Amino acid sequence: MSAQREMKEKNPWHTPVTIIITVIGVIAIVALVTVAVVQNRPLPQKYKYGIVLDAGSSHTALYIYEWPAEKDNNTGRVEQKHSCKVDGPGISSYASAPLKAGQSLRECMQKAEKWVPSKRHHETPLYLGATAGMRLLNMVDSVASEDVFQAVKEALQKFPFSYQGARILSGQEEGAFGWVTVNYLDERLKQGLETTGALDLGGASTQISFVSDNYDGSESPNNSVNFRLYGNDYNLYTHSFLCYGKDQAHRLKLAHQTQSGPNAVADPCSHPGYNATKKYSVLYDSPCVSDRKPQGAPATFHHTGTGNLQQCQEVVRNVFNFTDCKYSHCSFNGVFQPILQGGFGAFSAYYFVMDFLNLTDTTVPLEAVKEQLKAYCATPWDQIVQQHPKAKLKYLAEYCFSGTYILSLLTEGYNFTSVTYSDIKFIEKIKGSDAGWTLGYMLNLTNMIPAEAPDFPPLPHAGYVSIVTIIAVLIFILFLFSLRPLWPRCSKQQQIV
Ligand SMILES: O=P(O)(O)OP(=O)(O)OP(=O)(O)OC[C@H]1O[C@@H](n2cnc3c(O)ncnc32)[C@H](O)[C@@H]1O
Repeated sequence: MSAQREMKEKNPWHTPVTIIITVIGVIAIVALVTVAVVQNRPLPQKYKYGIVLDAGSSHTALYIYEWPAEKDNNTGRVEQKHSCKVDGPGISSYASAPLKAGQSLRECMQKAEKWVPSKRHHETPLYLGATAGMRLLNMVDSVASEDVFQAVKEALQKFPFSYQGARILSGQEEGAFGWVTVNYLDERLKQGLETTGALDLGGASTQISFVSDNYDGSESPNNSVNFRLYGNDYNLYTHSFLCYGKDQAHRLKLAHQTQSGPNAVADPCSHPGYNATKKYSVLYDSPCVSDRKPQGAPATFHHTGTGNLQQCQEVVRNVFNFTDCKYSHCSFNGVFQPILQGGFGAFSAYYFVMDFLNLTDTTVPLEAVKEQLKAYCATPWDQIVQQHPKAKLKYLAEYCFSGTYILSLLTEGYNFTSVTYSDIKFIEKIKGSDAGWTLGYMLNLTNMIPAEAPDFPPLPHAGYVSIVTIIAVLIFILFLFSLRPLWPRCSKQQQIV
């Protein structure tokens, strides 16, 4: 008993000083970890919003984008949260009743008011960009185009958002921002990866945009757009073909078929059994074809179908001019195009049409794709209508033409071969956001893509807390080791003592 007491007395480990030091050490570690946890606890996420209206030739669509509030200076990901398709035609169709153009936007804008939290309304930028439909209207009647914009501006300014203006995008902007969208969503820009080209088929215009090692902008500088994004320089080739969107190309083709002013057209791009009476005045009511209206044509013509792919391809080929090229390489209509390079994302009508036709798989050989389209075009019209009771008749009547036009535009127009055809991906959305120019446009106007690469992001919260805990524990262990001389020695010798 007395030997035990003696050992206790000789053992400094059990002295009050050691106990106090140990307790203080433990408290210090707990305090350090608590501060790290509390100080870096993720706050409830706050978001910011941006709204872009795509006023296209065929319709207007509203997109709402969202991104984390504290990260709008470059590291946060901007995502599409909502979209709304405006009822009715594109705003250019309201040239004779401009007020209706403004009114048509009201329903989607009211939805936007609900979707964006009200405390964010005033700081949410609202943009409207108009594309080829308004470009064409502006060409034929700039006063009517101004009136439509005035009505649209007045309608949009009634909403509580931060209205940033409505304007016509140039074809070059439309192409370039489509390319930015695709590469931003794929995170190719941030990671400095090889970029993907963008193919956009609208109703009235079509765009091709890509980066090529063979293009530095010196040949045909009008097709060049330079960007510095996340520390990388991009020399983008882009071209927009006005009148080569799906609807206007259909007019170009019909104008070619009716150049002699017949009262009946047997169309190989329409299904056998298809039959409609069409007005010359409506067909030629577009600056893309108005100067070709045949003199002395009757008021109407009968449009019937024969459903022959090969003949359809020949008719479609007539909408392109392949003869003049003053550059090293051309696509069509004497437009310069560098050699194709890399992968391509094809969206808008490229996707709508190829998806309907079940032809989005580009690993299927081009010849097999054509065989499938051939069979589709040859299917009688009544069978087509029966098989697709929910499809819009206007679209249904044109899928054979549209599919043929897409293949012709890609292979004969842009020079994709049966080998490079598989470089194309038909896409609708990337990670939940629609492919199109709107996101790229907003990112650009809000300066959300920095020219230089952002600094390394700080550690995530969990990583930070783990590291602080590990370091604190290590320090404490070291501290205990530093007290080694004071450790109890329970050796035999001691026991003898
Ligand atoms: O860029 P612009 O030329 O101004 O045209 P847009 O903005 O109106 O063009 P969209 O991409 O919205 O649509 C492209 C075309 O696809 C058509 N379209 C939309 N949905 C479709 C579907 O489900 N099937 C077939 N065509 C469709 C639409 O009518 C247009 O002619």
